[in-house]
Amino acid sequence: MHIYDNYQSASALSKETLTFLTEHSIAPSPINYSVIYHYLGQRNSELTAEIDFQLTQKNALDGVLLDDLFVKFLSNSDNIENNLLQPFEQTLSQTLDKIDDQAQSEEVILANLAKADHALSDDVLHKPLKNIVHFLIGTISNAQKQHQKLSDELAKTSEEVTLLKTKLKESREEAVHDALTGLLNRRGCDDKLQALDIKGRHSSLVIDIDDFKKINDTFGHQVGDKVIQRVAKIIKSSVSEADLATRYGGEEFLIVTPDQSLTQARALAEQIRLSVADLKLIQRKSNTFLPPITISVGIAEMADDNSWPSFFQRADQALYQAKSAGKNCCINA
Ligand SMILES: Nc1nc2c(ncn2[C@@H]2O[C@H](COP(=O)(O)OP(=O)(O)OP(=O)(O)O)[C@@H](O)[C@H]2O)c(=O)[nH]1
Repeated sequence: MHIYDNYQSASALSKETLTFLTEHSIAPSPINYSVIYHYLGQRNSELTAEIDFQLTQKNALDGVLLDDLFVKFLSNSDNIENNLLQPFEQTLSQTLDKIDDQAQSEEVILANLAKADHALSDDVLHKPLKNIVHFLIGTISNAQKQHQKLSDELAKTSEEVTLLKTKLKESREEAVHDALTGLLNRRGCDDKLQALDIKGRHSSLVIDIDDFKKINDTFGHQVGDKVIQRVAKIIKSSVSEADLATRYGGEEFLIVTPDQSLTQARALAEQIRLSVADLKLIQRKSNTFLPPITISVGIAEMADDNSWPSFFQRADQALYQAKSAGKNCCINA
């Protein structure tokens, strides 16, 4: 969705939005601003209809209603940063710059008026002029205070926008990462796959922890979770930045190694397998060692006619063979 067409129209719409908010005594928070920005720009007919209805029925808008409308129509996180926060931040910074310019010219005027006041004697003839100068000094000083107040409020709003951007970034990260291990989740993996050229020479590894049910049954689910975390840690430290390391299911992981041959992927699989087999884990509660943890790995290299699912399916079939071959081993598709 296009929120603005060019700098001038966006700028005009921003000014209109701030004026509207002031006229309706609504705080210029990012959420209120963005709802009204959409309303005045007529970007969403349902949103426009709801606000028009409120205005004609009650002749009033409040923050709670605007919050609701924001959630209902605008809180699509993909749009928020690019289409709302950035233009809002730009407008804020331009407004702050203008207030700064204004403050500087007020300083100059005040200095000139002070000079004029000084130059005028206490002579009765100068009194009317002196009164005018004093009146102007008072008026401009008041305006200066008001501008300072507005500038402080806008600076606070600007901090709020920065906080909102951080939270958005965090929630985007959360949405594509697995909470237990910090690896990519399926959605994160799918997102990253879209950026890869499917025609490239990629390899994939499907990794599954062996006899994991037994670990859960013997030591409990929490210990099972710890084992998943330790295996994930080994995976994370073994892959490169370019690799897509994903927790694909409960105790199953998928690694996609872009631009890597089957031989290279096999070497990575063996390295991970040996590191996992070397793990020495103790259950603190009972002070007993867990039996050795092992993994099985299926590896495939992208074939010409493969789609992503068929590519992973081939690695998955190789994993199945590794399980049938006695586990704790790697098998190529
Ligand atoms: N602790 C823990 N267990 C999980 C999680 N997700 C799945 N599981 C358990 O993982 C176990 C997987 O068991 P199976 O699919 O039978 O596999 P397995 O015991 O590893 O057997 P093989 O694959 O043949 O080696 C099940 O008992 C699930 O309940 C999780 O997030 N945490």
